[in-house]
Amino acid sequence: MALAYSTLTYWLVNHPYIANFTWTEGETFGSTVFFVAIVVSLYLSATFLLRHAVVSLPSLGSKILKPITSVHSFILCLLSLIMAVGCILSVTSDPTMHLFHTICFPLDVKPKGPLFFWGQVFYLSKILEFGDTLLIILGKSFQRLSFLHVYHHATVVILCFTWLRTRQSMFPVALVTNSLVHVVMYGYYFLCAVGRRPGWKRFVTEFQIVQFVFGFVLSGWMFPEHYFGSGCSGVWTIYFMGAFNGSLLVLFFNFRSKNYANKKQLDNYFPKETIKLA
Ligand SMILES: CC(C)(COP(=O)(O)OP(=O)(O)OC[C@H]1O[C@@H](n2cnc3c(N)ncnc32)[C@H](O)[C@@H]1OP(=O)(O)O)[C@@H](O)C(=O)NCCC(=O)NCCSC(=O)CC(=O)O
Repeated sequence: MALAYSTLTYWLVNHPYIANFTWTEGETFGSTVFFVAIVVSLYLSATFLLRHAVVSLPSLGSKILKPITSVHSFILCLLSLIMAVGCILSVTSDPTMHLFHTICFPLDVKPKGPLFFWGQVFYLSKILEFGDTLLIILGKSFQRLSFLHVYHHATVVILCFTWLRTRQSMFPVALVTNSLVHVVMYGYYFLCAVGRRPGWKRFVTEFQIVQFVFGFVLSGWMFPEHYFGSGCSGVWTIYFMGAFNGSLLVLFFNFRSKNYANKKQLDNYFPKETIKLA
């Protein structure tokens, strides 16, 4: 146990590259406003163009698409777990860091060290998640190419960039929460892609809703910090954080009521076999 802990701590926190990582605007990969603007514009325009282009093309067979989808989902599930563990260990293994630092960096915080390394990996992982949209389009699963989906994928990249650029105090907590949710979500997607439909789809949605409630409440809790003599770094971006979490909360409540409102869809939560047994 102790060996596993020290090995993990070395590879996820104390490795010289991670320990000495510095997020420098204009030098670190993807660290400019220009880069984010281009990436998000390309994502939105490619989504729009491909959505219309594939209609007239023959469908990619599920024999090709399913293995790619499962590998993509598996990688994101594993990466989410690594990011959550990396971020937690960055806090718990640092004797100079107490829990309050995970929601309140001091104003003079330097964007250095393991927490900012995992923040950068998390930010870039949001670009990798654009692959979800591509897979949906290639599979011609257009009803899943919802406003919620595209809005989420485009906005979250900008949000993560602002976390790093403004050294936003709440990002470690938000990173761990979202990574844990994504372990479950990509685990669910992976199982779907390998042909098993788990009975806990509704649980995934509700876990996501809890995450957005938490993010919204946390942003609100930081408002006084912004107004009255702030001692925490980057809290002015809580407006963005609050709006992001609030809007996704509304969209996910809508998704939940549309998808699980009737008896048939409740079977997603309690599979038929379970109901029969009971
Ligand atoms: C249970 C959910 C996670 C997903 O709901 P869906 O209705 O989209 O799910 P579903 O049951 O149709 O998914 C099964 C289908 O997804 C395919 N699939 C598998 N892996 C995938 C991947 N990485 N990207 C896109 N699709 C994928 C499977 O092959 C299967 O296709 P087939 O059916 O052909 O066999 C839900 O809670 C949700 O998030 N809904 C919003 C829609 C969305 O886009 N969510 C992800 C981004 S939002 C997000 O990420 C928020 C957050 O941060 O938590």
